[in-house]
Amino acid sequence: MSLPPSSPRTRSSSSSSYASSATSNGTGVAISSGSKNENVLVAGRVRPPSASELSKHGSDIWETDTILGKLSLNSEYAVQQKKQTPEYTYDAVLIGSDNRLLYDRCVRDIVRSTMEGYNGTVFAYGQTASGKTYVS
Ligand SMILES: Nc1ncnc2c1ncn2[C@@H]1O[C@H](COP(=O)(O)OP(=O)(O)OP(=O)(O)O)[C@@H](O)[C@H]1O
Repeated sequence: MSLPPSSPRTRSSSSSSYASSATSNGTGVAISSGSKNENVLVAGRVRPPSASELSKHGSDIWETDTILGKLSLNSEYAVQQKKQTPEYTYDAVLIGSDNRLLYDRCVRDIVRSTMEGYNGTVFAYGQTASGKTYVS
């Protein structure tokens, strides 16, 4: 078995970094995905709406396409709030509360790479209460 290098290396052909980016309005927290050909990948996770958000808006204000990795504001909400409805595309979009799925898709490869001596960073970015520290 070979030992890891004494100083961290940077992996150029597989995922060694994790970055995230937040959606607005506190309903999203972003998580990175683990494609094999990119160094920096970005993903978003939309947390379930809270009871107070549901009573205020009636439904989730985000529309998600977890297959194509797309996020956009619910059009009714956008009209009501006079907001535009841009569509955001990420390397991955996740919904719900399954942290194991999130870990498997977005974090595990990076953790394993660091154990081989590669540099790796995982971070969650998002406004307060968007779900960065949520544990189930
Ligand atoms: N994926 C999720 N499924 C269910 N509940 C969630 C999820 N994400 C967040 N929540 C709930 O939403 C609330 C806010 O989440 P959390 O504390 O993780 O936010 P945060 O981004 O870490 O906030 P802060 O920046 O203020 O520390 C908590 O009550 C948490 O349980």
